[in-house]
Amino acid sequence: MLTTRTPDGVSKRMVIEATGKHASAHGDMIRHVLNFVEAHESGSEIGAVGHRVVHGGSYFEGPTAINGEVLERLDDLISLAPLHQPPSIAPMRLLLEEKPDLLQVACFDTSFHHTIPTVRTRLPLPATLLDHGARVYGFHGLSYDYIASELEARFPAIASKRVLVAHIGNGASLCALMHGRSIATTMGLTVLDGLMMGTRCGTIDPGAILYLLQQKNLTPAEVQDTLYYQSGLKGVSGLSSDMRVLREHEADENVQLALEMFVERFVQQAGGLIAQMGGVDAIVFTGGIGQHDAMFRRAVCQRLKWLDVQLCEDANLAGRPTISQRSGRVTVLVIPADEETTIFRQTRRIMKGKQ
Ligand SMILES: Nc1ncnc2c1ncn2[C@@H]1O[C@H](COP(=O)(O)OP(=O)(O)O)[C@@H](O)[C@H]1O
Ligand SMILES: CC(=O)OP(=O)(O)O
Ligand SMILES: [Mg+2]
Repeated sequence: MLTTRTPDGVSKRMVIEATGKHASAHGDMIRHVLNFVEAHESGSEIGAVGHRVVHGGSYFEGPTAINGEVLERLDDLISLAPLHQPPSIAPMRLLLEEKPDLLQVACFDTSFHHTIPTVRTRLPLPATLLDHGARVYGFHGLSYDYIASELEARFPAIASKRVLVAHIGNGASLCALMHGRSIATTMGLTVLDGLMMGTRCGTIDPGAILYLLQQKNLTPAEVQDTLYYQSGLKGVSGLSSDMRVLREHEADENVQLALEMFVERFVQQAGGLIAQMGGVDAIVFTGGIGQHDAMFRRAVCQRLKWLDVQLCEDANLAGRPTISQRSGRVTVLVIPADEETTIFRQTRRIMKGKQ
């Protein structure tokens, strides 16, 4: 996210998203974008660059201006977010070297969950093994923060109630919101925990990891690759992690099983979070699958009928903002994910603090 300042003082935002495993490509990409902005936005200057950072660990509870020391701390967290951390650190480091005076802000997915009580964040392992801030953190916080702000702006009667938010994209998690604050979530120390995802396993018996190491003789690096890249929808279907592709092959029995497991695990973990809230008043779907895949929403809502979730089929198929019937007790909403708005707001806050 680049925040550019025009000569008349207006802040503009430009969103850059890159995907892929190779951190160096992300560094190159940001260099190209900066050159482009400087060449084409004459008269305006880049005020700040806001970055999504998945893991802030115990070091960072809120948006933080980046310097060399901050980058070293983020390096420390790579093993806890090997899929996400390197591609976000690479452009920061490159920019810090090439434009040391440019304000860069790290905006963390973990920050939003610092309101979760210790009884849910402590890992049930011996205290002697829990140094370096090993605990449950929770992720997708930039998305949940945006959803909480949208609820307040557009659905104020719901914003203060018990809301289950489902961010279902390549990564997928649930967040229990009470009064707009996170009180529980399904991801943990890492983004592997919780729901079954595109290529990640989600919650599994820890004994399965020992099985991979001891019976299948996988190295720790191979286990990591299996859990992050080869499991979930992709692993079970044997075909793809992409929901659109799976929908085209629903006749395949492995695809069918993968899709059923995706719903099954959602229902199981949604039940846990709803119990932790003591009930639920609204459910919000967001993320690539949550906001686009009507079949997924329908399957989940059917399984949650016992809560008096009543889906309006037409509204669901049309992807309207409200997809529940008025007669049901639980309001069901679809709100497109917009992590960039949270990054923009947080970056602007740090920018203003520095002025
Ligand atoms: N129109 C659609 N119908 C069903 N699934 C979709 C649609 N558009 C995107 N998706 C799915 O959304 C997922 C990607 O979600 P997204 O939130 O973009 O991921 P990321 O976690 O990388 O940000 C993929 O599984 C993709 O197939
Ligand atoms: C936190 C996380 O899993 O992010 P993404 O869904 O973008 O992979
Ligand atoms: Mg996303």
